[in-house]
Amino acid sequence: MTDAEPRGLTPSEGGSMWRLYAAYGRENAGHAVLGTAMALVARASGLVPALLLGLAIDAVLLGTRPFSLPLVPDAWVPAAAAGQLWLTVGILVGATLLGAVASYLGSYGWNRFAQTIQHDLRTDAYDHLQAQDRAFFDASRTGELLSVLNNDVNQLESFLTDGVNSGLRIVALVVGVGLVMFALNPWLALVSLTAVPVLVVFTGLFVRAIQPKYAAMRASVGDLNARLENNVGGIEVIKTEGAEAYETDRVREASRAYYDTNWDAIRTRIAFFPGLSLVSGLSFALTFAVGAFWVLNGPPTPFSGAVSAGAFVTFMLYTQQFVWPLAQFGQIVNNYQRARASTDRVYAVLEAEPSVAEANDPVSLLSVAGRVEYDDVTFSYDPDGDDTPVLRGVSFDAAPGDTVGIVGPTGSGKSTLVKLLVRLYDPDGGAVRVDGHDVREVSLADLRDAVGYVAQEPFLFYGTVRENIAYGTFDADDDAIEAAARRAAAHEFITNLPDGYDTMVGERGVKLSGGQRQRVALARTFLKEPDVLVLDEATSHVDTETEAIIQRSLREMASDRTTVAIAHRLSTVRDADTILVLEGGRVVERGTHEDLLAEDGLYANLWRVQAGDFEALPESFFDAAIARRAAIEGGGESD
Ligand SMILES: Nc1ncnc2c1ncn2[C@@H]1O[C@H](COP(=O)(O)OP(=O)(O)OP(=O)(O)O)[C@@H](O)[C@H]1O
Repeated sequence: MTDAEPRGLTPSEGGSMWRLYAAYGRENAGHAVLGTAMALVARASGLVPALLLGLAIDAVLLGTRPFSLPLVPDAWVPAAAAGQLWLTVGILVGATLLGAVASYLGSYGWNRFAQTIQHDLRTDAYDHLQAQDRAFFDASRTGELLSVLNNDVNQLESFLTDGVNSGLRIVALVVGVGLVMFALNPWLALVSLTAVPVLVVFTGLFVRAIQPKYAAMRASVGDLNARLENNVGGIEVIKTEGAEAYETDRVREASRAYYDTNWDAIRTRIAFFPGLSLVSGLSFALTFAVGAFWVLNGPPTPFSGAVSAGAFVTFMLYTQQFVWPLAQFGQIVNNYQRARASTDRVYAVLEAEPSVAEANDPVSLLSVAGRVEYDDVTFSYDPDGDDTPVLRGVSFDAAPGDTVGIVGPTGSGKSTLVKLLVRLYDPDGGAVRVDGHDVREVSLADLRDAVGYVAQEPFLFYGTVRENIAYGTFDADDDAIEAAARRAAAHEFITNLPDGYDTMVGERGVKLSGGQRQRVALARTFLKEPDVLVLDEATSHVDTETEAIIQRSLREMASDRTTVAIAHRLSTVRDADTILVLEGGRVVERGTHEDLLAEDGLYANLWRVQAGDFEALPESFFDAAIARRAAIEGGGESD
């Protein structure tokens, strides 16, 4: 990526796979046990044909040794060759049937194990993500977070389904087949096993090479997703700015970065598997050469003893069963490395500690009087940076039922101020209190229940208008929803929608105009009837006439509860008990509308601007406004 991106997720380092199994595997152990047991049964029944074949060749066809089966009393074995053949066929069919059923149950167990863990992990990661503070989301890219919740969790599927299962199968093979081979002929077994140390070293080298490549690949998937998500969200700007070619280039670049990291990993991977097959194949050929020589010419030095043709066939079949699956070990290692890169990213979300969190012993707000105090509040979005804080020593006190108007130039910190009241952020210095309790000590659920917050750009969920109004007050009945909509001057436009209150409003409410969205959000707040009302330019998108209707409802609502209202249109807060004028993060003037006009400072000048009385504005007002703009755009101080 060429452009400066906000910091992404820092993957958790090491050990996350073990933690994943410890945290999620234990609960799902039943399925894993079923999967393992059945996989072992399937594997064991897979060993039967080779053993029987060798025996049948030697005992029935060549007659060089007696027909004797392990675990079966000799008395049960028919004496006649025909009977022995039928027994062989019967056991072969029985073993195949058992193998099929066991294989089904083995897959069932392991797939259930993998799917359940993925589901639990996805849900937990989402739950954890949701608990993060606003600053976490400010610093993260939506597309990257989605990529963790979806792609990274899904990446775990193949290892969770097959990793441990195949690992156990290989251990069972190495031990089981190895033991049988050693029992048949320890020297020839040693020849077959020469491949094992070579495979181990080769795989170790692969792991070291592939791990950072998979981590880079997962990161580039996150980047690509972030870019795509951003572009789909901003499609209107792309079109109106004619930026399609520019964006196609940027997506190409992000896709190319993914291509490159993926290709880098693929090159290592595709070299690894043929390498493994080569080692296994050479070992098979070596065993064949030594074994065939042995059958034909007797034991080569330094070996001793005889090898029959039947024993040689059994041996070669086992060698094949032993050596080829050992090469599959590489696949497990490969899947493990992929899964690990993804798990590290999922754990980065699970490990993130929100700085805005529930207090250890939170205070319950049972009945809220509504006193709101800001006590010498200082706040910075980047407390470790050297930028001037966004809020500096802000203090005010609103008695229960008071209305506080907040006005000031753009960027002066008005929205930030009210976000501290609902704990989207916590102050760096000073305290925000509701009814005398520091909001950091109050139960988050109680605080958010008590405070109704209408944001500057309300967000509507994909769903019906009714669901959007009832969001947060989920059990509201239709009459209450309609009454709230009427108070927000929304009922008429809603009934004119194709399905009235049941009309689906699109993702992010795009089917509604800005003013309609604001009214739905206001209806949500009217329905909630909060103890403290916070309005961040809640009527900025509606026309003056509609605003008058809403303001009447808001005034009625504000009459018996504390209200903090931000307004650019000063007329909406002229009746407030106190108006705070913010400039550069400080309260520079405070008082009633009349007090502030009499003071003839910033507020009085802003009032003149809105009255269109430009002639009466002093030159110093324009100088200060220009300086403020320069400061905001230059990121410096405004005073
Ligand atoms: N999430 C954020 N991360 C970093 N800086 C931010 C963030 N939100 C706001 N700011 C900065 O904080 C300052 C105050 O922003 P804020 O939104 O509080 O101002 P405002 O007075 O409400 O402005 P407006 O009237 O334009 O809505 C601005 O300089 C803005 O760039």
